[in-house]
Amino acid sequence: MKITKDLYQGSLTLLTDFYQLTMAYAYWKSGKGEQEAIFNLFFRKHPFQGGFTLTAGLDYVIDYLDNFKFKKEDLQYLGEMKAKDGSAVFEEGFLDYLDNLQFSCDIEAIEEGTVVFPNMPLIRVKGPLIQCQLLETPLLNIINFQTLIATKAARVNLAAKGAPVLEFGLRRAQGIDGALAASRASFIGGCSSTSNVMAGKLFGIPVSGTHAHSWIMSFETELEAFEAYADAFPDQCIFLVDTYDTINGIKNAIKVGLVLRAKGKEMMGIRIDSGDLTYFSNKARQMLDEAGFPDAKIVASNDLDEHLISSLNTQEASIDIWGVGTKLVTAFDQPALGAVYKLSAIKDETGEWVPKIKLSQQSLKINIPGAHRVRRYSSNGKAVADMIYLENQEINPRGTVIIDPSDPTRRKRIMPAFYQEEELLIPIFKGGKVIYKSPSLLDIKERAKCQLAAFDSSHKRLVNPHLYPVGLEENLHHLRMELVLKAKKFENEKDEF
Ligand SMILES: Nc1ncnc2c1ncn2[C@@H]1O[C@H](COP(=O)(O)OP(=O)(O)OP(=O)(O)O)[C@@H](O)[C@H]1O
Ligand SMILES: O=P(O)(O)OC[C@H]1O[C@H](OP(=O)(O)OP(=O)(O)O)[C@H](O)[C@@H]1O
Ligand SMILES: O=C(O)c1cccnc1
Repeated sequence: MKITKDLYQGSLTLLTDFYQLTMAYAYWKSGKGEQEAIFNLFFRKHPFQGGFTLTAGLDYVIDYLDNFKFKKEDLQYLGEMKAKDGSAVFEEGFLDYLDNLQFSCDIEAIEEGTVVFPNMPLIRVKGPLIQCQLLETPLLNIINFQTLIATKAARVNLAAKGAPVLEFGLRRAQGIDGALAASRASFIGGCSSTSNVMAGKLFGIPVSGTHAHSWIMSFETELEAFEAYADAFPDQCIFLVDTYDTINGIKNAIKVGLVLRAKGKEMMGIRIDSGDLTYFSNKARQMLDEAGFPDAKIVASNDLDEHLISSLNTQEASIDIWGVGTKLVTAFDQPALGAVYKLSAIKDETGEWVPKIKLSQQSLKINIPGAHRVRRYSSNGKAVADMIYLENQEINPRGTVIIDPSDPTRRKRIMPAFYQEEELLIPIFKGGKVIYKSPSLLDIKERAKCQLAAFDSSHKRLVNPHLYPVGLEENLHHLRMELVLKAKKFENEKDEF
């Protein structure tokens, strides 16, 4: 099969929307290609009607950018593209330009496994317009998906209240890369293991699993199937008990468990994959306890998500381990995070940075102009508020006001001097060279856990979460308002004309 070879070991530089290349060409032709710009990648609304988002995907971005180079085959393909009149879409000179293009941007980003909020830059790209522009699509592709799944996984794991969640998504994930990236992001979001063996090999995620109904069905009786499985894996038996009759299945598991015990082995537990999971798990717990297996674990699966897990916990189901597939890796109730990538400043001929704004009918969609950064204020390890501010702005330690970018009536006065502060944007590339050492996946997972713990449970609840304060520092707010009014005035004058 060529897919994996071509997709992952070849060049990914053409993994972009065609319009990025046509714009790059037009920038080049108009002589604007090297003009310096700042772009920010951010989202406007938490997924799943939630109160937080957990970042993931930066390591993929680093790998992508570190290998950013148009290969001869890429340029040949572009060179063969024809316009309607039969002429080449891209001039030779432009293809030569791409051939010689060396990635030279400065990249800052919020580390993977960080709790983030709408409007803050997750990635900030500074560099020549052409390069900034070409990065829009791949960066969004990577960050949107992994951040979405890491957030879903965090929600599922919060609902599981510390009980292990096994990720079972591969069979219904969105293709090969979707599955691999989802396993990685699910692990960051708190899952204990994956059933995806390749994700185990590539990322070092622990691999685990039970067995399927087909195993049982291939034998005359369920008991024979359990016995044969116990024979093959005496130390790792989790028996799937619901192929025919769940109560009888539990009895058969106990029978085989007793045989194993006589041989000095312990069955690990059972899995229930259908029916009323509260009823059957409670019944199973009672039967296992009475038979002398209080340590045998009960695994539940069957179209689970954070809401069902939460409901089953409220019903006091006796479930020790959750197997979650489809609804996690496909982000079933919200299949995309809507992060966008917008230009926020450009350098003019005099070398001055000019902040830029894009108007929208919806105030939520008006971007945040200028070269800005994000700072998190915390008190005793608990996050208090996040501030987006202009990078050259002095912040008064005795007091500043942050203003909600989507509702200027929501304001919060903060006294920076009373809090610990953390800059969330970290330098990743300087002049096109990586200057950041990626943490291990385990460290990223640990960071995610600590980050989530730093936020009050009111922001993490599934239903109507409380809004965490994130705002524009007042000077940035004023700059944004000023630019909006100026742009609107300009629009109106044009209309009158
Ligand atoms: N106690 C419960 N409370 C709420 N939802 C439950 C409970 N028990 C099971 N469910 C969920 O109800 C849904 C339907 O499960 P059920 O086993 O009845 O049908 P099914 O999935 O069609 O069964 P099968 O897997 O045998 O085809 C599943 O998503 C399951 O996780
Ligand atoms: O339900 P998910 O969260 O996606 O978890 C993975 C599911 O995959 C397996 O089912 P299978 O493919 O055999 O289908 P079925 O059990 O739904 O018939 C397993 O038994 C789980 O039910
Ligand atoms: O190991 C399991 O039990 C498993 C793996 C994938 C999908 N469903 C279940």
